Amino acid sequence: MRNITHLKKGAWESAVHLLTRWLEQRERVDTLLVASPAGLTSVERARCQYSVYGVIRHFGRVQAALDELIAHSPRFPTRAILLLAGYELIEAAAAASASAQEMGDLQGRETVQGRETAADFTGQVAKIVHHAVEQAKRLTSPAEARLVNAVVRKLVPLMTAPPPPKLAGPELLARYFSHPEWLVRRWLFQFGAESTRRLLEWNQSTAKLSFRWRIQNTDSLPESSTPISGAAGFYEIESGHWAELEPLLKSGAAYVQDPSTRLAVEALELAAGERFLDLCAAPGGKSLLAADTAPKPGLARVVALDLPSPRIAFLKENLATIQGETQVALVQADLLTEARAALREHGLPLDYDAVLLDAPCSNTGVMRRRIDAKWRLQERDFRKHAQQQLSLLHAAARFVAPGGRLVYSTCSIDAQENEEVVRDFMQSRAGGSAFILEHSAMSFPWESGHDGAGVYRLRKRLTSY
Ligand SMILES: C[S@@+](CC[C@H](N)C(=O)[O-])C[C@H]1O[C@@H](n2cnc3c(N)ncnc32)[C@H](O)[C@@H]1O
Repeated sequence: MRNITHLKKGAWESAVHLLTRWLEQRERVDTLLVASPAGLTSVERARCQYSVYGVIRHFGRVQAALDELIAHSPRFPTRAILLLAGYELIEAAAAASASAQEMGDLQGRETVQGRETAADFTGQVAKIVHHAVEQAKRLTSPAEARLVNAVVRKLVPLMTAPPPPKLAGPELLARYFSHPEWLVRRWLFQFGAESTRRLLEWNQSTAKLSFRWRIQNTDSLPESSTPISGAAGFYEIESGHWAELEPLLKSGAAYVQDPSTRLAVEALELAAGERFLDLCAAPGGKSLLAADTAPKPGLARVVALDLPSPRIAFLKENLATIQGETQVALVQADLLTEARAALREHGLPLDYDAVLLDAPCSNTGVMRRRIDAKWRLQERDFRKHAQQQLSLLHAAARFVAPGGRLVYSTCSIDAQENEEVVRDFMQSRAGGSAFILEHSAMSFPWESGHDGAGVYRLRKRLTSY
């Protein structure tokens, strides 16, 4: 059976601290993790972050159980302890089920190994309960520790229950797979029962770290990394191996990136010597991919534009790693209001062979990695995103040279932010008279095994009518 290594005191306590803060302030997880308490070893830090991610990923399910078990919501630190214990129980049950399956014994109890697995699981559960209660005694009041003792025991059957049946309704699916119910309903409507179930399972699985290897020599690839099949140059390593990758990211040899990003860059059909304008470019993942993979001797020019924000610093750092003769420029401007003036001010061209608009979106294609996005998203946001995306697409279209390509992409799998935006653009006077829709591609995680994405290539006519 896979072992659930218990968090050491430092890591567990730090996870409780960060989760308390998340419950209080609902900050974005990436900002929250920057606030990890000092003094942890890199292993403890990784374990703490893994647990915080796990709790937030499974927050809906554990919280719903706690709401049923406790009449009055306890103080945030006590809730954080209960959530952490609930998540550990879910993880223990998943590990036991995986071991049983590995042994080809789905019943799990009918062989010697099966009985060992079951005994191991019971031991794990007892450890989780005991550990949560001991930590509650240290970190909260005696009354709260008694509450933790009573509640965690009642959580055991709820957190270790098997998944809902195949044809379960949205309420049950939303609860078990920890997603907002309105989102599950939306997906059931758009994708049907089977694909929705696979998407929910995908989002609840722990993502490995995917990266792209940017240099020829592969001698210094991390030992634990494996190539991602069907995506040349892309590799993955188990989460928790950040330390191995970090120096390679700093040196520019590797870049954290999912293979789905290839769809947008491939759709650009870049040729050597072309001028490429990357709008909405920060932090620069697609600018780098375009520059690294353009046919030799490379692009003549890469211009990357984004709003002034802290993300610009990452974009600047990334653009500095582009090799070769390509002229690279960074422009800080709002595409909707000042991009033209800003390009002029920098002495840059106003028309390009290829323009990429990688628009801000709901992130519905990347919820496995952006684990808190589902808790921030509201159903009304889709309309707001679509309106902004359409305005950005109109603005981007103005920089395409006659005969050039405009690629619209999102990391959303929602029709309202993909095909409907492109349809509205093509039905507008400016879009339909000047562009032809040449190509589209969707990555649905349950089919592709990668992040979700939508990509559309529009070619500008030589003369508009
Ligand atoms: C999906 S991210 C882009 C990711 C990037 N293409 C990459 O591959 O690393 C969307 C970006 O759009 C930018 N953005 C949003 N509204 C904008 C606007 N009006 N003008 C310029 N950039 C904008 C955001 O700042 C954000 O960096």
